[in-house]
Amino acid sequence: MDVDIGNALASVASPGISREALDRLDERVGQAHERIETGRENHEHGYAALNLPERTDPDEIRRAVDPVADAEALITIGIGGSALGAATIVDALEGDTEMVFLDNVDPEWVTSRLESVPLAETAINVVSKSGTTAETLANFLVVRDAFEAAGVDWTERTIVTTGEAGPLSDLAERHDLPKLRVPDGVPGRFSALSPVGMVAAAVAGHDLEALLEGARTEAESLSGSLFECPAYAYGATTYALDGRGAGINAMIPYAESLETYAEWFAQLWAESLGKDDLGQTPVRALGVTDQHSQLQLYRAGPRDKLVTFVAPRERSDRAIPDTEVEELAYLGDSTLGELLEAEFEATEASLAAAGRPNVRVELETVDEYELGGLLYGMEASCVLAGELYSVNAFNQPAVEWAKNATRGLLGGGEFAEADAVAEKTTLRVER
Ligand SMILES: O=P(O)(O)OC[C@H]1O[C@H](O)[C@H](O)[C@@H](O)[C@@H]1O
Repeated sequence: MDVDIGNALASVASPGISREALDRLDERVGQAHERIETGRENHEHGYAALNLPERTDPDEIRRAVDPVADAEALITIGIGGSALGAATIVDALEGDTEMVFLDNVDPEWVTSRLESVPLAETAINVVSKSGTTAETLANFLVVRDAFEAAGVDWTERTIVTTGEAGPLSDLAERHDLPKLRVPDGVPGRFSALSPVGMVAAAVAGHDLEALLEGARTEAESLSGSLFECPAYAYGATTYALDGRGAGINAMIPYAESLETYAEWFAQLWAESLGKDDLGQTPVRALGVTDQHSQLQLYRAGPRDKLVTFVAPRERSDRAIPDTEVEELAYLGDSTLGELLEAEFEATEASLAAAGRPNVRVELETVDEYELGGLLYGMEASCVLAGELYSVNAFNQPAVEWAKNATRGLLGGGEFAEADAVAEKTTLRVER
């Protein structure tokens, strides 16, 4: 990925960062880079994720999915980091396999998703690093039951990706299911370039080597200066802008195929950096669609936002047909791609003209190689930002509270957090 931070400079935007402040920040980037490299060399928790391009074995993944390689559909059961990386990859790339992601336990939705695929031709991909996440395990039990009710042997069609030990690992062994490991030291939201994110891509027949190669190229660009490393330029700029008042980061890909990527980014940014009363709030949007719903706020609302555009330079295109309507004649000389490109450039310029900070992240095109680079680049940006904020980017203690309360409410053990649910303060206003 390439990054253009020009529109985040103080000479363009407010909030913005001056060139002098950027130079000073670059010294801290150099120190953070050394810390990150040490973490990578020692395979420390979290930092180890940046070694995945070298560690992930595409052959192992393909061997595990081989029994279901001909499946018409794949149901991936996982949540958060165990779903969004895989969903980002398969949603971004063209594939023939129908993809269903069960990352919610809304019963009506789960039922309708299950009814949307031919179970006898469908494979199951269960993903949970801990092997204990209630939503994932509950959905798996529901899916298993649906397969049994339809007379389909789910044990012939299920792949499991999980940590070394835990209930899911035990279950895989009991039923002799193909099992892949969530690599050690890799938090879920940093695991897209491991079996966690790549099983679905393998079933869809995507080029796993190219995904890893793109990530490797990005890894090679990590260096001690933000001016030489797109990932660090992005991480340092977002950190600096947050410190100057842009506490919101609106991620706007200009490609429908990257809509899910914005969801993945939101988890990466929110869970990694939202600590100690710090962190930038990620917002998901899509170009051009959300120009017509959110742009007003971004250009004229509070000066608390950084807008991040992600745009491919190349895409397959479609001509806009000529028309007899005179006012629309100008469209007939263009393509949909040119229209989208013009809207992107216009939106970027409109924000800059209003002094609103924005960053452009460019990809050559949306393919495996570029996607691998984007995922890796954003992970590295996030790790760098974690260093600059001095927070642990690799844990999510605040999420555990509600998990414990939920278990307590369902009778899954004694959890003090569950008591707080009954102690809720109410001020009801009724019809
Ligand atoms: O992979 P799992 O252990 O099932 O965890 C799935 C997800 O659930 C959690 O609540 C965490 O907040 C996420 O970081 C994680 O990715």
